[in-house]
Amino acid sequence: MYQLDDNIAALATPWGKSAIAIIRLSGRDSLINLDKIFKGKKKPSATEGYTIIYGHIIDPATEEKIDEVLISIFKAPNSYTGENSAEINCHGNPVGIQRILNILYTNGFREAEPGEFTLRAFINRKMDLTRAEAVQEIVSAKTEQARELALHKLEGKLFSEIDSIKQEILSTIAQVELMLDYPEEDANININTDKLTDSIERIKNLLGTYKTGRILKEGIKIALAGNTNAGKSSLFNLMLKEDRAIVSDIHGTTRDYLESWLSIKGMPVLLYDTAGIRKSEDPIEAEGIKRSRLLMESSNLVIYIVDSTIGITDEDDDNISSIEKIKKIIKVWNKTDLSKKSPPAGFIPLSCKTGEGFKELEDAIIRSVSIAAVEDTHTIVIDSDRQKRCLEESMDALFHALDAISNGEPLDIVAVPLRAALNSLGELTGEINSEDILEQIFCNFCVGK
Ligand SMILES: Nc1nc2c(c(=O)[nH]1)N(C=O)[C@@H](CNc1ccc(C(=O)N[C@@H](CCC(=O)O)C(=O)O)cc1)CN2
Ligand SMILES: Nc1nc2c(ncn2[C@@H]2O[C@H](COP(=O)(O)OP(=O)(O)OP(=O)(O)O)[C@@H](O)[C@H]2O)c(=O)[nH]1
Ligand SMILES: [Mg+2]
Repeated sequence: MYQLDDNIAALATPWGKSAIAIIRLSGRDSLINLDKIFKGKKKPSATEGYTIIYGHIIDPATEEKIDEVLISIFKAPNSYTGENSAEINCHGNPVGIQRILNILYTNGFREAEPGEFTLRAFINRKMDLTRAEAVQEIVSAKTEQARELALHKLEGKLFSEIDSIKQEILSTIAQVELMLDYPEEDANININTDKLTDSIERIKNLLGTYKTGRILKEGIKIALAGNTNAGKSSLFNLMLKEDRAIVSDIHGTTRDYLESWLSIKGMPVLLYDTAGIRKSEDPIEAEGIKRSRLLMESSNLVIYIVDSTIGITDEDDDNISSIEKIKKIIKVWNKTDLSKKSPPAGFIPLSCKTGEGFKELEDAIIRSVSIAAVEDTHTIVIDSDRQKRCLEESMDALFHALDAISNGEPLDIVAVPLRAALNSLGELTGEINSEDILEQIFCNFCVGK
């Protein structure tokens, strides 16, 4: 798949008009190749690393100046990828960027694959796999908490925890091997299993963060539903803290649904405001209601809003019971500022007008997805199926090893699952890897990362 001897190039900033754009280059011959298409006081290949040079990108076929640029020079092994690299800082015009890229592609560079710069950093031992995965997480994090967690992963928090568990397993293996060397002692019973049980405990703790990690990474979908005029659009605006949706006392105001990302205690939420559900003869409104139902079906959670000044209607009862069959639901008793009726059992009282009850609603949302709100971003969370699988495999192997020890199995038999446990952790950090796994991880990256 990836041809790692090639020299690669890609735009690292978004396509479109901007003040400055950055084209990233990497590869053994990247600086020499750059010499041919750059005119300035210094040649890129003859420039010291961590230096910026001024000049022009030229088309070597015609000597035409294409753009005025600054180029940052990095020399192997001191660069992001560990290879010779450069960054062309050009004017942020897509037409000009495309011309520079075309010149690069006809002068010794090829287009980088998604994530290929980071893959090269991994291959050149600039970072382990947990850090490489964190790079992409930082770029795509949807809330500040998710971004901070990823940043700590990039700093090596997950790697260090895995490494320290590996040390515990290694010291048990060393013990077993020492005994293998002195068979006359025949002291299987004397293997100290404290470190193994501690490793299992630590792996369990990491596995326990998977759900939270996933939700923080992917976010959840929440649909606001209820009768017309119940206050769905008002709640949408309240949750977004901005005046996005049209609110009016005319029934059937919202037709096309609205959606927006927001953060609830660090959890990324894709929130939908939908058309109020009622029997309608109007074909456009009826289509909106149909879409409301589809949205509810594809959401993780439905917040069902009832206008407390009206109370629960038969229609509400029907809607709630049909939603409850397929989805998690939170029921809200809205407009409490107007009505003094106390909320029916299971309803959260709320006033979109005064904001009273809003905190309780947020807590209920967090509870309903049963994750802990991440207040401390220094905790380590795992968030990929790959990480989960490696940890589960390692834990299973450790249980096997404990069984073998307590059954008095021979030492060479005990050593097998211990090594397997170690290998699974090695796979997690990338010491042991296969091309398939690497492809799976890096193909989800942006081009230029
Ligand atoms: N312009 C630019 N900004 C960027 C990046 C980049 O590649 N280019 N990064 C990319 O995502 C991030 C920064 N990450 C980087 C990580 C390591 C090295 C680097 O040169 N490492 C050398 C020297 C380290 C040192 O002096 O301690 C090395 O590891 O040998 C550069 C950038 C965010 N901002
Ligand atoms: N006093 C008071 N009025 C509210 C409250 N919530 C919503 N309203 C009012 O109720 C009316 C309907 O609110 P919307 O948010 O538009 O209701 P909706 O559920 O989106 O209605 P449709 O889009 O028609 O389905 C508006 O006049 C709001 O100002 C509340 O908590 N207190
Ligand atoms: Mg509305």
